Amino acid sequence: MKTIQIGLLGLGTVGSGVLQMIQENQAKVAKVTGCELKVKRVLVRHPENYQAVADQVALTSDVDELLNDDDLQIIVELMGGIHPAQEYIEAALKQHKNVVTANKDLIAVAGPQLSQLAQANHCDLMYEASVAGGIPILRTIANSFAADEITAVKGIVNGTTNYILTQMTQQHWSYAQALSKAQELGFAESDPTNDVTGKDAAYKMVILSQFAFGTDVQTSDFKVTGIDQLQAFDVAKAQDFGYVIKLIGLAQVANGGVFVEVAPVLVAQSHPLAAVQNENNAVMVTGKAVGDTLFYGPGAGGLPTANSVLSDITTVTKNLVLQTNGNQFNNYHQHYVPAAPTDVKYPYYLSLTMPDIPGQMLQLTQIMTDLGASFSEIAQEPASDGETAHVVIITHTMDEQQLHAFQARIEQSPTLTLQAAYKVLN
Ligand SMILES: NC(=O)C1=CN([C@@H]2O[C@H](COP(=O)(O)OP(=O)(O)OC[C@H]3O[C@@H](n4cnc5c(N)ncnc54)[C@H](OP(=O)(O)O)[C@@H]3O)[C@@H](O)[C@H]2O)C=CC1
Ligand SMILES: N[C@@H](CC=O)C(=O)O
Repeated sequence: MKTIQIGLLGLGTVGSGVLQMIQENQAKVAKVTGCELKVKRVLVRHPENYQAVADQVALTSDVDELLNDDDLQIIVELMGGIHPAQEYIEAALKQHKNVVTANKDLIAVAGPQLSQLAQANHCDLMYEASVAGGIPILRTIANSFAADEITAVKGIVNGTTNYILTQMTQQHWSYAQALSKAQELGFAESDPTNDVTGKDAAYKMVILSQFAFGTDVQTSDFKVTGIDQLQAFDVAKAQDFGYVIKLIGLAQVANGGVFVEVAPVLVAQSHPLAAVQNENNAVMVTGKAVGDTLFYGPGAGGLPTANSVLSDITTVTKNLVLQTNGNQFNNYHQHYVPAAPTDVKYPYYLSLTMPDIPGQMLQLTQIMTDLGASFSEIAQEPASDGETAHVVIITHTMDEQQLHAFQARIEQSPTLTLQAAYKVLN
């Protein structure tokens, strides 16, 4: 039986899961691909920390030992970050090595260029694990939605923040305690800033938008808000209104343009996304023909993510057998046209503070009326200082332009302060 030799760049949470899966699932892989997989060399920064596997693989901190090894037909990049991962992947592709990666940062920033480089060198570049960890969402969109016109992709695409929000809501853990546990469990990035600020989810929405709509949208093209500024007050108020706050990635077609955003959203408790707990992710793909479909599973963690990496490795292996490497993972490309703000419409949750003096509610109602907006629910309570009042509103549907106008009017008000404005998903 032919042996496909693999080089791993990185042996952390995901890398060690990949090594374990390759070792434990040889028999099935051999039946499916007709080949045996062998991890020959592994790159890490500190080989001394990995002595437990030193008898199974050749450990090195010198990438050239992998790039110059002609036996290696697949390089699996699981280090994370943009540099030096990008340079290593480029060098591997130029050496005609197929590449598998879970690196959403890099794919979101340089995916199209890297895909072209791979194709020019008749190599595969696959990255199923870069979005939603263990959920096989990219290959599903590329293959199973090849003909249907996708109108929206929305969901929970960051496991760390969903874990934090779940623990804060259900166990009443502090934000810091929940984040620390997510790090300990290997869900968070080595620097969790991108998780909590929404950037990790934004990278994933860039990749999802490329697959769903063919558009090469960049993170700088859309608004990204994380959970790092989320107030416990709003989490509790959302619950009172029958909602749960989730960090939602949203990409939708609106009147021919594409709208993308990552932000906390109030999700109705009856909505399927509200039930997604802990590090699990869920992606709802809406197609014109098929309607709503929902893909659910672990969005982070060693073995779930390793399963997606193995799905790529076995696909590359089958292509090696058939000598068909070099086709792009996603070959749907079209020009990105942003949606007009008037074409994107949602109800909003608005949280405001105001002095506890007469006339404030009248002022707020007047602003809403001037903008042609109205509210369906409202709650008011004195703030803890006894001098200000806190008002929360669920509006009827407003468009993005009305929301921006509302924010501008509140900024001009000497007494009203907008604390939070979140979309509502019913
Ligand atoms: N963790 C998860 O649940 C998921 C992660 N991903 C993605 O998978 C990738 C890997 O994540 P994860 O396994 O969590 O990361 P870890 O931080 O757990 O592991 C990183 C590994 O890469 C090595 N490494 C990092 N930088 C270098 C470098 N410059 N040169 C050589 N080796 C290096 C580290 O070696 P050393 O220890 O010696 O520094 C370590 O072995 C990332 O792109 C991440 O975004 C995707 C989906 C889910
Ligand atoms: N840090 C990421 C890991 C998977 O992509 C997350 O929490 O989702």
